[in-house]
Amino acid sequence: MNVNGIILAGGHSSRMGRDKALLELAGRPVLVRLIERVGHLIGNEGCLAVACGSLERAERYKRVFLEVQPPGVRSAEDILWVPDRYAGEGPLAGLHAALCALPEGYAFTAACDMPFLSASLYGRQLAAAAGSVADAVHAPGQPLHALYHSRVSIKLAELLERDERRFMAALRQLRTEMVEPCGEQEHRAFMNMNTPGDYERVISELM
Ligand SMILES: Nc1nc2c(ncn2[C@@H]2O[C@H](COP(=O)(O)OP(=O)(O)OP(=O)(O)O)[C@@H](O)[C@H]2O)c(=O)[nH]1
Repeated sequence: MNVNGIILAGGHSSRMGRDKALLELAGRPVLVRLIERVGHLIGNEGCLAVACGSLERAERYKRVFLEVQPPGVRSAEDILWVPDRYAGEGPLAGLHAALCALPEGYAFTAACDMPFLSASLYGRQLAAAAGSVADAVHAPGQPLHALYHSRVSIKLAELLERDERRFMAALRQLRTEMVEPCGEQEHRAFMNMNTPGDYERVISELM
């Protein structure tokens, strides 16, 4: 099955106090690391979108990516740097914008503040999506590191029009398949960085 990729990166990072997408992990901005990893999971057939929030941010992130341009990773021109259509409305608006920009089908959706992806969990999520009619495949209580079908964009627009911004509330309105993470490595995929303390913890995980 052909799968596209989304990285949500348009947040305010107010709890962190600086842009989470540009935090350095192992010498590289976390956004670049995720572009590489999501790109690797979805393979060359999949399209990759970075939901940047605004056009200004889209240009900044593209510049950062061009400065690093890791070898063996798709080029900046092959990535969709997408601004939100519902500006300032949170991650659901980022998902909406990216799903509207990508070709039809499932999109694996990651966040720039969740640096540890799990290939095994992704593989099981993909298996659950194959041949199913699910709009979304996710872990219990976890809306990200999940698959969303492009048809969801219509429902998301309706919700955003009604000022519903809560990810879990949106999931309750969709047909979903649940995949339980198993083992330490799969659970680690949900470790996220909201505060400077979280960032320190992620760095120590990498050592
Ligand atoms: N495209 C887009 N992404 C967003 C938006 N808000 C949050 N995100 C992304 O969604 C993920 C989760 O974000 P949160 O931690 O809920 O919010 P945040 O704004 O990044 O951080 P805080 O300001 O501390 O709440 C991160 O990857 C954010 O970059 C938005 O309005 N648009």
